[in-house]
Amino acid sequence: MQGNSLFRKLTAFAKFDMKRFGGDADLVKVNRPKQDLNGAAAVENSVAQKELGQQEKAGSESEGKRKKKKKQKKKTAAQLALRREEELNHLRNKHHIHANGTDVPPPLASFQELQDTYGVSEVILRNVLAQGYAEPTGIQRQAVPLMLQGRDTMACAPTGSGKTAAFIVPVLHDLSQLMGEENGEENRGPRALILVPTRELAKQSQREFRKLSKGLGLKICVVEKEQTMAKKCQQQFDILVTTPNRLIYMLKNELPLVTVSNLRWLVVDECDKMFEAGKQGFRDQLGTIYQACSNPNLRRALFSATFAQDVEEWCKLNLDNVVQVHIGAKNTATNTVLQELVFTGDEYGKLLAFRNLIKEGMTPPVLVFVQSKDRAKQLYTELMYENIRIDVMHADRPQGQRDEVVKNFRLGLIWVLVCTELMGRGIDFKGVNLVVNYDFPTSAISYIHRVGRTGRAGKKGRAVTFFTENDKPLLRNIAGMIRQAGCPVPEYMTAMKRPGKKERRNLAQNVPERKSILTMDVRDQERLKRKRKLVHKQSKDRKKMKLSAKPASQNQK
Ligand SMILES: Nc1ncnc2c1ncn2[C@@H]1O[C@H](COP(=O)(O)OP(=O)(O)OP(=O)(O)O)[C@@H](O)[C@H]1O
Repeated sequence: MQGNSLFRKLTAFAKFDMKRFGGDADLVKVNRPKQDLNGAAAVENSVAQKELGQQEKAGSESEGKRKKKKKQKKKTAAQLALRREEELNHLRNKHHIHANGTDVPPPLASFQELQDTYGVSEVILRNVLAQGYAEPTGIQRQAVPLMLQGRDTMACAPTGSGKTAAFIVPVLHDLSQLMGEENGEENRGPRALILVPTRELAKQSQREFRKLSKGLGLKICVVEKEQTMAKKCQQQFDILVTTPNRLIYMLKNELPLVTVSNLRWLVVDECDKMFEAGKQGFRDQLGTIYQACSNPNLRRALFSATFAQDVEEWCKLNLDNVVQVHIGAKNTATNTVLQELVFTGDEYGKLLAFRNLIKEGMTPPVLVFVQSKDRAKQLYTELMYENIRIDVMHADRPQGQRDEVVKNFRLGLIWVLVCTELMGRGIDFKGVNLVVNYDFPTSAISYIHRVGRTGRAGKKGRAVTFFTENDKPLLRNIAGMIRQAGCPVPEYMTAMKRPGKKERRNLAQNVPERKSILTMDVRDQERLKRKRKLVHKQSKDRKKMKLSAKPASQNQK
């Protein structure tokens, strides 16, 4: 019975054709299923079939579920990726970030990501937050991750939008990671070189580096005076901030004062200025420096608020898989500044208009731009006796005096600073309320940078630009820019004839001739000059006398 039932079970699903093989069945004594007995066999048969059917069904069901789950998983991963992409696009759109290049990393959503995603040290993050920077600016969101990944970067973002910190943070991260490895290496030279167009900007960048590198132990050097260069360069430092001229001097010294062959980073700030050829630019110097930076692993980053076409092309050709980032529309004045144009008729009209501004009660600090050193001196002389704290800044002033003026303007001791293009780029005076373009800028690029000394870091500012009949050739350009920034300009200005490329280049390179600002007659001016010289000499003599009157021991101190 047992054998039978076992057989039945084993053969339960084998279809045995009794009609066809009945004889064989009788031979091996296989019981023909009887209807009564057969009932059980049939039931068993059908139960077994059912069981198997269920098992099969269960099997195919679980397979289906697995497939469904897999599909769902796939779908959720795709959905998540899509959602992430949407979020990133939203972030890019919100901050007007445009990036061209391959494998562009996602923009930073917050400063915390520096640590969470890129392993930037707590010290750097703390220093950034200690500056009161709650959120990264647009350029910081995109340029920082790029540079943290060691990518060559070309970054264009409006004036006052935090480009300095955007290159400082990744450079500090990279160099701080190296520090442990390089202890004791002699004369390896700096690891990062920051090139800027002016001494003032070099000192400002050094200050920013110092603030953000507190606690890291990195040494940042600015080379100013030729006399102290050799001494300074004997010391080991990590970051060198300098103008191209100073660096060339150091490189061409009989015994080169600095080695740039081990650099890991070359950052060119205000890079369109650096690429300018001729007297005002540094194109040749930049070429020499570029050749001297021979480390094959050198990373390059170029920053500015304005980019010329040829610089962009150079970057594409010469940088390694470069990513170009720009924030908002290219080459536009910042929209945080209320901009206006004032027709003054002639030169004397400008003086009247400026005195009017004083009378209306302008809120200091105020920057006043003129086109040359001579005109800066003239305007300063003319306004010296007004009841305002005024000073002047131009390249003819000795370095010590220039530093003093910058310091006093920052401290609020000077209310109105008359200056040349020297202060037009990069300088970050906090809270400048008003920029006056006393002399019309010689190019739209110059306008963007001058006006950008106010309305920084999202604050509001005001810019007034005087113009005379002589300034009409460039008026249309500047008026267009003002309109683009959302400020009203009369219709006729934007409808004026546009100067040709050649004329524009000519205007940018040669400042127009203007009548002297001084209202005194020539004899009075000479008398004033002589008087000033005399006063200056007397004060020098007094200082000398004081020094020689001191006991020798005190002098030695
Ligand atoms: N994330 C931030 N949040 C708030 N303020 C910031 C942030 N980053 C930088 N700043 C501040 O913004 C101001 C302008 O920064 P910075 O000088 O770097 O501007 P910039 O883009 O280099 O301008 P320019 O083109 O004129 O050189 C500085 O005072 C700086 O301290």
